[in-house]
Amino acid sequence: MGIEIQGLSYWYDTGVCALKDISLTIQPGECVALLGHNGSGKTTLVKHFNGLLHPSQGVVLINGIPTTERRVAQLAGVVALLFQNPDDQICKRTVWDETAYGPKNLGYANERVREQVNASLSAFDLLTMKERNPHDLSYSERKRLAIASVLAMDTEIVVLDEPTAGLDPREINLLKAAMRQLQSNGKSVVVISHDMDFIAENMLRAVCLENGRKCFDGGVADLFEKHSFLEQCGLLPPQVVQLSSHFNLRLQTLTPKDFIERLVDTIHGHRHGERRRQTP
Ligand SMILES: Nc1ncnc2c1ncn2[C@@H]1O[C@H](COP(=O)(O)OP(=O)(O)OP(=O)(O)O)[C@@H](O)[C@H]1O
Repeated sequence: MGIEIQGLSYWYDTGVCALKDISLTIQPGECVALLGHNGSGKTTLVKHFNGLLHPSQGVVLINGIPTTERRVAQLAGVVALLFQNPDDQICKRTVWDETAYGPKNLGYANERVREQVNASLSAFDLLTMKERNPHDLSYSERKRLAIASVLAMDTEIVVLDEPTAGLDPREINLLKAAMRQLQSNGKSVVVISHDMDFIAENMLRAVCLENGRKCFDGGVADLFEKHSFLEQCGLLPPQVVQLSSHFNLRLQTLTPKDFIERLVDTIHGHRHGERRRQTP
């Protein structure tokens, strides 16, 4: 169950081979970062999850059923996909209608639509804008609206393509809270991002693509230790990892909070050691 990909290759009509022999399983409830250079095939891969693209070779199974055997409308009830650019997604005339569009299309009862829309808009601080036209909003407000609309669909699988792009730190914190909620509700979440600080704080597993091939599948902490491999994939480790390595501190931390705690422990440890050495 979840997402199972077996030997997936994909050629665009132009002849570009965007995915090469990818096999991958994402269990229900798992959160996975999908990383790689621009043009490495990340968006092409996730468009296979909701049937926007079908494999040229291989198979993509969602909850055990090949995507080729389901209509896009059926898959939309299981997999919700946030596009990189909110303007590729937004089509309604009010913030409320935009957020209600997905849940209504999925046939949810009015009460459930109202609850989902209310919860999603408040999570992204958009409730006071519910009557506004999305096209009058700022870019970051439209981005938050696009994310809120995807989450309002309450699907088992959520795919977010560059969710932090264009958001300020306060808005990223709203997204982090929403990610925690998704995780505690047992959703599978796939996040495409170049924001390694966000990945370090929110994801445990990472899959990297290079030229359409899978080149890494493992723990985020392991990935961030491979500095030259990351560089090869066009990525930099999170700032705390860079800082640790710059000072040659083997703190193995991924978040600022852990970094400070371990740094304080390390300094205390050193002081203890020195005091012991000084005591005859
Ligand atoms: N509609 C299309 N027609 C032809 N080629 C395409 C199309 N969309 C993407 N490609 C090509 O397929 C390859 C993979 O592109 P894709 O957008 O999946 O990569 P990506 O890793 O998501 O990149 P980015 O990080 O820039 O979004 C690239 O070579 C790209 O130019």
